[in-house]
Amino acid sequence: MSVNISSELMDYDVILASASPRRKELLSLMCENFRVIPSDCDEKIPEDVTPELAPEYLSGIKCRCIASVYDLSVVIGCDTVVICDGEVLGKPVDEADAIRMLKMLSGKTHHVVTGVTLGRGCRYSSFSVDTAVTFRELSDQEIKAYVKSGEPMDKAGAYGIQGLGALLVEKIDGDFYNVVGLPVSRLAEELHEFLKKVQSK
Ligand SMILES: Cc1cn([C@H]2C[C@H](O)[C@@H](COP(=O)(O)OP(=O)(O)OP(=O)(O)O)O2)c(=O)[nH]c1=O
Repeated sequence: MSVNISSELMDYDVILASASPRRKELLSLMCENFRVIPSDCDEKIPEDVTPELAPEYLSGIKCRCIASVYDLSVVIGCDTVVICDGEVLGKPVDEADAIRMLKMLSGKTHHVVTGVTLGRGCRYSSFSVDTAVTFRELSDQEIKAYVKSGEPMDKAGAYGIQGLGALLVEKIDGDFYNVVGLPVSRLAEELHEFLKKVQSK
């Protein structure tokens, strides 16, 4: 049962291959002791990878980059993107890019997809979770004020639903924590299954 995942993980050296403070906080809900070792791999998405599969692909790159060095550890790699009108929105490169993204998201439903790859030795398992988020109509003035707050700059799609960005959201369909960067409930289930496979090796 995945609610016992915290005790199951105690037998392993767990590494979160992510620089995201949000993921660190969320992983601590289910894992008491883990190390954070962000990967610095090239995050380019090949042309033949569809927007929906991009986060799973990128999470695999981040996981493999660390798991190939720490081959006895259980490594968790993650990637979150926003998909709107078929376009993948990562983190904005500057304020103008953040304004462009928020104008695009205004008054529409977009998808936030987080891909996760679990790895240990040469064993890997990937999955992704999709949450639909609908923004209300935003005025140019409030977009500018939000960007000036600085909150959008390190976040996919240029907003943080867990912060001031909550005020932009009309409704959400799916896991809230998936939008923040880690689908905790599904992750606990997947970790439980992954550890079973690792043990049976
Ligand atoms: C949409 C959204 C994204 N985000 C964050 C989650 C991720 O940290 C970030 C997406 O960027 P990622 O590239 O997935 O992650 P990262 O660069 O922060 O960390 P790393 O690559 O080392 O794992 O956007 C929020 O915090 N709130 C939100 O509402």
